[in-house]
This record gives sequence, structure tokens and C-alpha cells, in this order.
Amino acid sequence: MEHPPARHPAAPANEDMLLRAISDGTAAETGSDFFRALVRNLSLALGTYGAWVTEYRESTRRLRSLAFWLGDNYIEDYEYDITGTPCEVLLREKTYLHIPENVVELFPGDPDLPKIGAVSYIGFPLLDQQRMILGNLAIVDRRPIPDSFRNLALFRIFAARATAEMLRLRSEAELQDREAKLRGVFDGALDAILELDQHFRIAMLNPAARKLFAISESDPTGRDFEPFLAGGDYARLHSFIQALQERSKNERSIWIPDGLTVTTRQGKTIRTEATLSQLDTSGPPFYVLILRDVNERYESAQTIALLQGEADYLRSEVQTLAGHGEIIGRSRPLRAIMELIAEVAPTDSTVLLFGETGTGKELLARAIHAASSRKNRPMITVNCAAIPDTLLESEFFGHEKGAFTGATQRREGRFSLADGGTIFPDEIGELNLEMQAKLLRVLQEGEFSPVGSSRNRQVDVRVIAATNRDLLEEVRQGTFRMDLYYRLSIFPITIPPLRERGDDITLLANGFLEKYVARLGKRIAPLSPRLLQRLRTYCWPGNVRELQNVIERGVITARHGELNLDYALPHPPAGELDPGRQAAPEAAPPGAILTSSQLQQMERDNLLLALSTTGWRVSGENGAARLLGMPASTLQSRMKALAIKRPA
Ligand SMILES: Nc1ncnc2c1ncn2[C@@H]1O[C@H](COP(=O)(O)OP(=O)(O)OP(=O)(O)O)[C@@H](O)[C@H]1O
Repeated sequence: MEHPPARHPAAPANEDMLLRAISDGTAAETGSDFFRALVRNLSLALGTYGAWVTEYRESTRRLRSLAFWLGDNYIEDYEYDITGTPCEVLLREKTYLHIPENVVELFPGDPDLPKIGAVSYIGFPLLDQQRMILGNLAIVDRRPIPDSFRNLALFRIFAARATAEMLRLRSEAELQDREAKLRGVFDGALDAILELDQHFRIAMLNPAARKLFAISESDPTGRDFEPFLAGGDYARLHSFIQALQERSKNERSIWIPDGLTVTTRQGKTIRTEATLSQLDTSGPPFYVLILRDVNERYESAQTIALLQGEADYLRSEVQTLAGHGEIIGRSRPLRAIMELIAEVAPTDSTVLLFGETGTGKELLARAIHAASSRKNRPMITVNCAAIPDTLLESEFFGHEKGAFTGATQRREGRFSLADGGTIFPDEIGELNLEMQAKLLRVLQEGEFSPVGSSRNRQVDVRVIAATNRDLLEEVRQGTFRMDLYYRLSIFPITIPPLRERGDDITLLANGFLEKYVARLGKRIAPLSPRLLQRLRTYCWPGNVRELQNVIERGVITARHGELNLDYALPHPPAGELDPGRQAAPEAAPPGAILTSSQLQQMERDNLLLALSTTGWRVSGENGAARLLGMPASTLQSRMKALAIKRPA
């Protein structure tokens, strides 16, 4: 350290002037400038050789100068060990210390005092509110400094000022430290964090948000946030803001169910989980949006749900499919139909198949699908008559978890499963008007919303519908929407009943005989002209399905290597017997008393007869329950009790 020569400044005119001189000299300054001004003005005003202000480092017992004025210069970065110095006493006693003279002799352990030629010393500790030492303020002179009330008062005032400034600097540093830590969390977060102002403009965003939205520009702040959200999600976000505002001030954070779909600058959409908070400051409110990219997870979950749905569906269809194979028949009407099918199959047109029950509508729908470009995707069937009205919507469009009681899992609907393929709504005439409207929307716009979701889903599905009802009549009666009818009947195909297909009955009967003989491993003679005649003269209300069932029953109950039509062919109501038909099987002799098992057998046979007549349709206009004159629910419970099951 260099030591400037001793000086003898002029004493100030009076104490007020002295105070003002120091005050004015430091008033405008803060931080290190303040401390520099303080020590310089203090030294000049008191006419001392040096003055300094320090901060104390307890761990090393050292004082480090914040400003040090000596002679006519500032000493930079001065630091010293307090051991053996007057400052040590000062800090220990935590009180004002005045050494009027002989300071070197009194503190022989202080190496710096002799170097600057010190004679006298005054020091004042700087203490915080808990009386912990912050540092000190001291002056030194080469002449004795007499004890004076003025010095003490001055020191008190300026030590208080220095303490306030040190405390201010300390809290400023702490604040900066906290901000730096927060900034680190903000910048390092894996989630995208955005601050939006009251007008929904981006006020701040972290690097993860830049990455999520693929923002490359240097400063996107001030940009409107709307283009960064897909579809109706901007409106959804607004509705959540409204919901937040209805909450009390300390609960203004909300998890957004279903998350938000964001759009990157390149137009790619990404699913996110989202949390929204409103922060209220003294100014207008602002919002913090935290977004987590769950696209990959969402897509995997969707694929799993789709595959699961497909697997479930395919499992349930295996049985049905086993019964659908080659299309048998050479009749003129069937040939005409096959030509129409060949024409319409490669197009993506909607097809409407009309025909009585069991005429082969589903078989032909499968033929259309198999000859179309969609053949490698599934054809998904929905039997509109078999699904209760309350479940139809979810069956068609799927549902979100919790959409209704019992919806414990999210489930894909048939439309999603059919994406890229074909959907086959069978018995479409059974749909209620509400479902008709929803179906029309998919046909017109190719989109739908799963039950319990506000999102629209887009699908690419070809529709082949079927009905055995006269839909035009239904339109006239107001039970079927006209717009849906026209939308569906772009390419209508009417399948004639079996009785109008000439010798197809023979071909079909032989085809089914071959199939069941092979399946049941029986030896049965080819159909005799007598049996064929019986088959041809029957009216076949259940059409091909009924014929198939009759042949199966006939093979099972075959006697002496011949198909048993006596058992298999349903007995027509009295008066409808055909002349060529053989007599009905033997009835119980009148007056005979039947055992309960005989009675059960009779009931069983009777139900079987009704069921095979209706092609196993239980309820509805053409159902067995109607023939039997009993409610469908009673028939179902009797079938269960008598172990009657539809043949595979
Ligand atoms: N031309 C045919 N050749 C071979 N089998 C046929 C023919 N037509 C129908 N079938 C068979 O008859 C049964 C009934 O056919 P399908 O289910 O296609 O009729 P559907 O008109 O859709 O009946 P529903 O009105 O009850 O829905 C199926 O087992 C099917 O394989």
C-alpha cells in the first residue's frame, strides 16, 4: 500500500455546514459510489488523513473495504485480518471506539498503523437489526483527535446511513440470487412455460416452449397466442380463464382436462397436458400456461385402444365370419346383383342393401368390401337392432373415460375401428332420429365426437348400410330422416327373397348339405328329387339363413343316411301346407298324459321351430316372440331355461 503525505485540511465553519457537506456529497449516490463518496467526504469534512468503510467476513475474521480514502486517493480492494487491530476491539465491543493518540503503541500487533504514520483512530461498528456485525466505518489521522461530541454524532449518522445502504445492497443481492435461481428453473424446465398477458399475447416463454412451438425468431414476445392453439382449443382456454376468475384468489390454478392441442409454426399439431394459472399483481392479471408434450404417449395409447378395439371386435366376429363364405347362386336376379356389386365395389360410394331377413345382405356387403381398395382394412359391422338405444352412440363413436356411469375406460367406437375401411350398419331402419342425425353428420362431414368429448374426430370410412324395412315408407311416416335416406341410397341394391330366386334353392341346399356333412362327419345321400321338391315349395320367410338352418338340423337328425326334413323343416300354420309336402311328424295321441320332460321337449321344439322360421330373430316385427305371442324377454328367459342356443 502506498501512503500519501499527511494533510491538514481546513476545519469546517460549523457543524451544520459539515453535516450538509457530507450529506450533499453522498445523497445522490448508491452502491459502491455511495461508499466512495462517504469516506472521501467524511475524511475531508473532519480533516482526517483517512477514512474507510468495510464489510466483515466472519468466517475469515477479515474486513474488506467497500471504499478506502487515504491522503488524497482511494485505496482499491483493501482487506485485512482484524487480529491485534483497533477494529478487533470495535467489533468485539460492538460500540464506538475513540483512540485520541498513541494508537501505534496501543496496538503493536497492527502492521498497517505504523506504515501510514497513524496517531489517532475513531471507529464505529455497523450492525443489523439483530446486532450482527456487518462491517465498520473508521477514520485515522496522523495527529491526535480530541474526544468530541461532534465526532460521535457524525459517526452515528453516517454509520446508520452506511448500514442502511449495506442492508439494501444485501437484499438486492438476495433478490438477484433468487431471480437467477428462478430463471434457472424456468429455463431448465422440461415443460413448456408461457406467460400470457391479459390480451393473450406472449409475454415470456422458456426454451422448452420455443422448442414445442418450433419458434426460431429471436423475440416472439407480444405475439398473439391464438394461432398456436389448434381447433377450438383457444375458445376452450378462454372458458377456463372464466372458470378461474370465479375462484377465490389463492385457488387460481386449474388443470385442463383433455389438455390442449398446440400447433407448431410448421403446422404440426401436438397433444399436451396443460395447467393454467392466473397471477394477480397490482397491474392487470397475467396467465401462466404450463404444457407437457404427451403426443407420443397419446398416440401410443390411441394405437393400443384401437388395436384392443379391433381385437375385441374381431374376436366377436370370428363366429359370424365362419358362416360367411362363397356366394352360391346362378339365378338371373343374383347374377344381376353380382354385376352391380362388381361395378360399385371399386368406387367409394355409399351402398344401401334392401332385402328380407337372411337374404344375404351382410354376405354381399362383405363381397363389396373385399372387392374394394379398402379390402386390407376391416369391415366393421354394427347391428343397429341388437344394441340398446342408450348404447348406440357410444358403440358408433366411442366414449371417453367417465363419460357415463360404467365408462371406466376410454373406448374406441366402430367408426374409429373402421377408419380406412368400411362400416356396415345393419338394420339401419332401427336407428332413432337422434342417432340418424349423428350418422348423417359423419356421412356429410366425415367427423364425429366420442361421447363425453368436445373434440371432433375425422375418419375416412365407406358406408354400406342394410335394412329389411321399406325406408321410403318410414320417411313418409316421419320415422326416418329424408336427408339421411337420400345420403344412404346413392347406390341402392335390392336383394330378392329366396323364393324368387328359382333354382338357387337347389344350389344352396346342396352347398349347405356338403358343408354340414363335412363339418359333422356324417354320411348322407345327395338330396333326392322328393326332398328338393319339398324345399322348393316351402315359402322361406327366413330366406337363405333359414334354408341353411333347416339343412343343418336335417343333417343332425338324419335317419338311414337321408336328410331328415320331417324334423328340420318348420311346420307351416294350418292351411298353408303345400300340396307336395309330406305330413307333419307324428303328434302325441289325443288324451295322452305327458310327462314334464315330454312337455319341456314339446316347448323346446316349438320355440326352435319359431326361431328357425324367423332366422333366429327373437324380437321385432319379424321375430319369433311375435309368432309365439309372447314378450321377447319371456322368450329369451325360456331359451335360457331350455338351453336353446343359436347354432354357430
Ligand atoms: N347366396 C348365398 N350363398 C351362400 N350363403 C348365403 C347366401 N346368402 C346368404 N347366405 C348365408 O345365409 C346366412 C344369412 O346371410 P346374411 O347374414 O348375409 O343375411 P342378412 O340379409 O344380412 O340377414 P339379416 O337381415 O338377418 O341381417 C349367412 O350364413 C350367409 O352366409
